[in-house]
Amino acid sequence: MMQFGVIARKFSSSASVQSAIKNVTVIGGGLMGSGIAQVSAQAGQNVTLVDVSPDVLAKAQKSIGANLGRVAKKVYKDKPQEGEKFVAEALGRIKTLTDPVAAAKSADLVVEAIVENMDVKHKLFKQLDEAAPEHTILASNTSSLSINEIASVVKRKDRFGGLHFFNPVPVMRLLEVVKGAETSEATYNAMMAWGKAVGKTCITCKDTPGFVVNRLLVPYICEAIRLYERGDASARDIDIAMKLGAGYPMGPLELADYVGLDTNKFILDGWHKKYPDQPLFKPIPLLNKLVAEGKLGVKSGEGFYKYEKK
Ligand SMILES: C[C@H](O)CC(=O)SCCNC(=O)CCNC(=O)[C@H](O)C(C)(C)COP(=O)(O)OP(=O)(O)OC[C@H]1O[C@@H](n2cnc3c(N)ncnc32)[C@H](O)[C@@H]1OP(=O)(O)O
Ligand SMILES: NC(=O)c1ccc[n+]([C@@H]2O[C@H](COP(=O)([O-])OP(=O)(O)OC[C@H]3O[C@@H](n4cnc5c(N)ncnc54)[C@H](O)[C@@H]3O)[C@@H](O)[C@H]2O)c1
Repeated sequence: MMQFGVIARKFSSSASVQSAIKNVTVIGGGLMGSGIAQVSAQAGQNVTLVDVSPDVLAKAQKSIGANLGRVAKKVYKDKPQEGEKFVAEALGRIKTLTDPVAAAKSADLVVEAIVENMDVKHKLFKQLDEAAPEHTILASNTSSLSINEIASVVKRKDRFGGLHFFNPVPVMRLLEVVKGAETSEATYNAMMAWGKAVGKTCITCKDTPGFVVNRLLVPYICEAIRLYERGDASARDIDIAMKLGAGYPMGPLELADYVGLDTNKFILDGWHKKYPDQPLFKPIPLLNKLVAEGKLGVKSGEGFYKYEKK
């Protein structure tokens, strides 16, 4: 286990930091949920991964296995058998279920990573609040919705907060830990300790739209889409410009495809509804068109670019 510590900064897999939370339920087995399940299992947590779709769960298990394999190849470069053991043990700590109520019953922490829609999140959290044990902390990985508004439907407002991970979860080192108006100090401390235990560098943020990263990143991505929509530059040139001219690892349109154009649209629509006078949050016809056509980016095989379907 100690070997992990050495590369924890890179692979988010430090098992050396202690957390009282040992059993984590992750709801939503998509892009984010599968990554959160992976880093939790890598850190020695017992993980229950939940999705409404058994197909999504099967796909998540496959991609987690492949990504753990990437980690093992590097950590156990000269010890392939130990690498195989590491992958098998981490995978063995993840069980899958389609019923969130059953999954909440044994959880110390539930991290929700389902669709970015307030009504759907409310319905889920009401069920979780009723089913989970008294001590269980409920948290949302929302990109842009208000933690206080999500928490409005639960009784345990003191044991509710935001845990905002970044995509790809196993690689991105940041975790934004969001305090709602009624999040207790004990809950906040437990979330910070858990974030560190799963190998992340945690920052604290108030329940403000987009927290830190998305408040800066989403308007930037949207401005790039508008630039492209106006025909000011090609998609390729916009992306090259920001990679070579500003040092970003991905250009903004590549990043929009990577995050998911539906997620980008959910974020923008939500903020526009709340702040209709803010020009940065105005709807973008091109984004709406792509989403209506099912062009959601990497996950659907096409967005601003075309991708091989996984
Ligand atoms: C909207 C939301 O609310 C918030 C968000 O999430 S906003 C989005 C935040 N994310 C970003 O900004 C991502 C920006 N992009 C990047 O940082 C990089 O392009 C990237 C890390 C995604 C890929 O990097 P790149 O060098 O092109 O690809 P690749 O070589 O495949 O991967 C880099 C390393 O990560 C590893 N890796 C990539 N994905 C992995 C995964 N899922 N699991 C484990 N390891 C992984 C690779 O093995 C590789 O390791 P190495 O350098 O030791 O060989
Ligand atoms: N995509 C990103 O880069 C990113 C980054 C940080 C945070 N987020 C946030 O994380 C959440 C998930 O985003 P994603 O990109 O992983 O989405 P995704 O579409 O890849 O996955 C969402 C999954 O949730 C499942 N689901 C929907 N309703 C459910 C329910 N009631 N119970 C169980 N499963 C349900 C879906 O079947 C789907 O597999 C959103 O709130 C999003 O804003 C996304």
